[in-house]
Amino acid sequence: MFAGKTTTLLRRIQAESNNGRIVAVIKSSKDTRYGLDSIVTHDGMKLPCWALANLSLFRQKIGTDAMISLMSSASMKLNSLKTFMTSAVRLLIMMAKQRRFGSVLDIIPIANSVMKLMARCEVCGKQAQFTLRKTDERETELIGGADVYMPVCRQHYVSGQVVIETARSVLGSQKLAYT
Ligand SMILES: Nc1ncnc2c1ncn2[C@@H]1O[C@H](COP(=O)(O)OP(=O)(O)O)[C@@H](O)[C@H]1O
Ligand SMILES: Cc1cn([C@H]2C[C@H](O)[C@@H](COP(=O)(O)O)O2)c(=O)[nH]c1=O
Repeated sequence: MFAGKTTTLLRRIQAESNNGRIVAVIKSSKDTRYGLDSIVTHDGMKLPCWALANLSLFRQKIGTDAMISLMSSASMKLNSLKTFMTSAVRLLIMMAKQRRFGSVLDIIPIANSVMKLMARCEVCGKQAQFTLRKTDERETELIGGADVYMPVCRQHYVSGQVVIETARSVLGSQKLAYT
């Protein structure tokens, strides 16, 4: 998170539009962090988009004919939405628990190119490979921004986890003492 994925994607969309291409911008409707119908970076750059509950609704929304022309206008010999989507897609590859995020990595082998972006560690300013979840929620999917997550380097991911685990056990034992 905070690595510049949305910023990079917005620049790419702008460049494609400037070259006369039709660009359909979509995001998950679960992501309501900075607005419903726009894709927004953490520092406020934004573009209007369709917010869809799942990818299959894209075909429905745009219509199969329009989609075929969209594909051919991009000079792509494509026969599936999945392949089409690899042309520009921003993905969070890893969750806060340092494991792959769902099945997103499956798209990498069929992508034309892959760019791995990294944020700055909020503790020391070095490259941040990881995201630390600051809150106590444990579910894999938890929509949020700087209120919930912070980018950190390897060293501060490890020390941050220790601090979080210690705080959890101290708070847990205090809770027990008061019940
Ligand atoms: N720790 C950080 N490291 C890098 N960028 C940060 C950090 N905290 C806030 N930002 C801001 O976030 C912007 C990147 O946001 P965005 O493109 O939305 O990232 P992503 O889509 O990867 O989450 C940067 O340009 C910067 O202004
Ligand atoms: C690490 C992590 C993140 N998420 C969520 C939090 C955000 O809503 C998105 C990432 O968006 P961004 O544009 O890259 O900032 O994913 C999550 O659900 N679980 C996690 O472990």
